Amino acid sequence: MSRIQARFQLDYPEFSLAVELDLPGRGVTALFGHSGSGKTTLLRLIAGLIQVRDGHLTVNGEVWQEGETFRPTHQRPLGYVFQEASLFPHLTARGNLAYGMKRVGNAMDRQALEQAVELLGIAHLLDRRPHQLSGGERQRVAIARALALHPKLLLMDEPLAALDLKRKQEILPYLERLHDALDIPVLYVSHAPDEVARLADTVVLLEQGRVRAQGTVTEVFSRLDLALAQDQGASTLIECTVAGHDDEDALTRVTFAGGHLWLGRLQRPLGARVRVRIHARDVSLALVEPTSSTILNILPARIQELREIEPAQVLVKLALGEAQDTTLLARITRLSANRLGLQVGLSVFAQVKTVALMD
Ligand SMILES: Nc1ncnc2c1ncn2[C@@H]1O[C@H](COP(=O)(O)OP(=O)(O)OP(=O)(O)O)[C@@H](O)[C@H]1O
Repeated sequence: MSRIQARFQLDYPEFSLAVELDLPGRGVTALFGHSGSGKTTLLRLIAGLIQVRDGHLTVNGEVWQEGETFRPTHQRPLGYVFQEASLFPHLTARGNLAYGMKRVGNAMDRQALEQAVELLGIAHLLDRRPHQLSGGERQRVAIARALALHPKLLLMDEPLAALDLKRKQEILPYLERLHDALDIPVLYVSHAPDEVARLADTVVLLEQGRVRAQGTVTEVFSRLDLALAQDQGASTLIECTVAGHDDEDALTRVTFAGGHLWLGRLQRPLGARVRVRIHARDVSLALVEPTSSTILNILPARIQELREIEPAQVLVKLALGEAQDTTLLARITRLSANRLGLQVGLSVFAQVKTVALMD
């Protein structure tokens, strides 16, 4: 079965972790949570760098830990990328890649290496030493080195955390390419909602060593009971398909289950899948359809849930379209919610001020 199933329990003097996970065997799963929530500890348990009794781990049908069985780290086909690229300073990028490979010359590995070099766009950097590379380029070499081992699981522990914003922006497109090109699962540790929104398919939200929520990125981001939705930057992610371009007005129309949205002109072909992000604070509500508004995106919606949050604001979870299986969050003032008499089940019109492309 193509899943990752894990169960671990661990007790440190001042921290305990108890998790049970059942994750897709493909795509990117973000292990997300505050500092100290146990993300790295969980990754190290999965890598076999920490051993606990009675743990359980299967990766796409292979048992890595169960009862007396415990595969040590070097017998687990995994790639591990750390915050700081730990490259050997005296070796070129090529040397570092070769050093990482245990069975150089094996046709499979050579193919994996070539694919990794191509995916990370580092062919022109192979003869440079680490000090001749930027932080982002070093990290790309480190990711390629992990992939060249032809792993069955890729673990990434905050691979962007040590980079400044500019370098982060530079490396994100490569991580997105990985997301599309790899058919192995990736576990990606992060405490940055933006990164998770952009890269993850599945999210495991950790709090104090426990799984607080687990689900698709769209589900977890739109749960009103979680801090993510209550944050100032709260947003909804919607998977869309490019449906048309209007070159005269420099706009692109994308469709989703139950509706469509207009965005600034995208350089994407018709039929391309795109993920868009709508900030809850950019959505306002009206009881009747606004006919004279400058806002392009006005969506009929039904109120599913309301939650009051500080300071005197209300989070509104909306269901869009006939089937109501697309969710949208709005963050409005309590005063407006009261004035409009908002309640669960009410039909409204959501005006969306800005729609941003996530990839
Ligand atoms: N070997 C250890 N012995 C005792 N406590 C530990 C050990 N390793 C980690 N801890 C504690 O476990 C908790 C979780 O640490 P962990 O590194 O997994 O968190 P994290 O979510 O990855 O945090 P960050 O985002 O800051 O990296 C922390 O409180 C940490 O102090």
